[in-house]
Amino acid sequence: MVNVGIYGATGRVGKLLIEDLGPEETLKLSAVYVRNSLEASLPEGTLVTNDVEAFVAASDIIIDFSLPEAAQPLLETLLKTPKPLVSGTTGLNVHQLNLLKELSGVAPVLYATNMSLGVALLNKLVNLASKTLDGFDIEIVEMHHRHKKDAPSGTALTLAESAAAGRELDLDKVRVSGRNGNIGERTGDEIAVMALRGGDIVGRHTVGFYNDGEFIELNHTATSRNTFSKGAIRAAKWLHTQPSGLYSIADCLGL
Ligand SMILES: NC(=O)C1=CN([C@@H]2O[C@H](COP(=O)(O)OP(=O)(O)OC[C@H]3O[C@@H](n4cnc5c(N)ncnc54)[C@H](OP(=O)(O)O)[C@@H]3O)[C@@H](O)[C@H]2O)C=CC1
Ligand SMILES: O=C(O)C1=N[C@H](C(=O)O)C[C@H](O)C1
Repeated sequence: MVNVGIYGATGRVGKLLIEDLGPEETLKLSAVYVRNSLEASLPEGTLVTNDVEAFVAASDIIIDFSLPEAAQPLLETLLKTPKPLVSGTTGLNVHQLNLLKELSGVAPVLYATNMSLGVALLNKLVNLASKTLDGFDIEIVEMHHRHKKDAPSGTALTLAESAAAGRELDLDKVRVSGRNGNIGERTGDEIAVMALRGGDIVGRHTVGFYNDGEFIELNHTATSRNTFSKGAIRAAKWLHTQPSGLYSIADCLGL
């Protein structure tokens, strides 16, 4: 049995991870990091703690769906006590991403801004479309529930990276994430990433390629948040047998 620790256990995804781990035959929930309180039924013997070191010590592998300010102390602790990590937390800053990379030097780390199979394939399709549809304008729109804190979504930024890579562009130089006022005509290379927020939308991403006379739009819609929790569990089952390194969800799925 592989002991799994859930970080962000009180969150929307964290609670589903607890439920979805239940029927797993090779993984067992061993620890949850909880700042205040958690209303959930847990397997007997599960450690419930707000001590990150004790949480890490009780886990063979950790799944993190929290927030950037929470992920940082977890990463700092893991650098002292390396353990495999599946992280789905988005909005990480450069420093936090560097901590993740540093950890991957001493433990297997899978970082994915979206744990779904559909988005893993969408990234491949976007890269191909970006290469093939030379001269088409690329615009990305993401829609999420009203509670989401980071924008644009991690998935939209990863899709933009896939599109930029298809044209050998540096995303930091070509990304536009808002338009307002007399901004002039659209430039050829820009890749727009726009965020909409409302209601209970689980997650919807559209990557459009627009030209004179035709356009194509590639869309993925997550209709259930369990897509992410189940995807992260699939990733954990795969990751715990891998050597140290930084992996993507595409590596796990063999795409
Ligand atoms: N990669 C993927 O497939 C997906 C990624 N995500 C990402 O996962 C993350 C979580 O999403 P979601 O579950 O909706 O978010 P929630 O806001 O529902 O949950 C956030 C969790 O983080 C905890 N947390 C917040 N601040 C701290 C802190 N300072 N220290 C310790 N714990 C803290 C919260 O605990 P508390 O209750 O104590 O506040 C809670 O458990 C987000 O970054 C989201 O973008 C979401 C869906 C899919
Ligand atoms: O916060 C969410 O809900 C989601 N966040 C991820 C992101 O930022 O891309 C993935 C998913 O779309 C849901």
